[in-house]
Amino acid sequence: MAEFAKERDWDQFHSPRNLLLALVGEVGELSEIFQWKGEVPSGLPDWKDEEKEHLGEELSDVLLYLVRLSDICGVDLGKAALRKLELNAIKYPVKLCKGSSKKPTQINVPDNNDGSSNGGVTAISNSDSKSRSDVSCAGMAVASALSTNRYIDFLLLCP
Ligand SMILES: Nc1ccn([C@H]2C[C@H](O)[C@@H](COP(=O)(O)OP(=O)(O)OP(=O)(O)O)O2)c(=O)n1
Repeated sequence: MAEFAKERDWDQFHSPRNLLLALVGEVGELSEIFQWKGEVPSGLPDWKDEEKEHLGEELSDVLLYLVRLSDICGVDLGKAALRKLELNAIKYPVKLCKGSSKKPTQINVPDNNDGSSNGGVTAISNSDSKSRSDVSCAGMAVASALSTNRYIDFLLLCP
C-alpha cells in the first residue's frame, strides 16, 4: 500500500482522518452487499460467483485501508492484533465463557467457598458489574503480563 500510494503521489491524501473515512466508506459498501438479505448461512452457498467476487473486493478494500491506516499511524497491526488476541483470551476465559456470548461482567455463576467446581474462576456478580467493568478496563492494560487466573485474582482484589 505504501508503494502504491507513493507511485501516485497520494501520501498527501492518506492522512489518518482521510484513511479512517475511506475505511468507514468501504465498510458501508461491504454492508450494502448484505443489506435486506436477512440472515444468510455461513459459506454463502446460494450466492453466485460474481456476488462472492464482489464480496471479496469489498472485504479487501476494508483490509487495505485498515492496514494503511495502521501504518500511517505508526501501529504495527500484526503485533497489536496478536497482543489483542492474548488480551481477549484473558478477558474471556474458556471456563467462564464457553457457550455464552455474554460479557464476563454479565455472567453470574454461584461462588464456591473452595472455588473448586469452576476451576477457581469466580464470576463477577451483576450487582457490581459497572465498577468491575471499570476495573476490568484498567486491568487489561497490565493483563498481558498476567495469567488468566492471576488476572481474575487481580479483579477480585480490586474494590
Ligand atoms: N485515494 C485512494 C483511492 C483508492 N485507494 C485504494 C484503496 C482501496 O482498495 C481502493 C478503493 O478504490 P475506490 O475508492 O475506487 O473504491 P471501490 O473500489 O470500492 O470502487 P467504487 O467506490 O467506485 O465502487 O483503492 C487508495 O488507496 N487511495
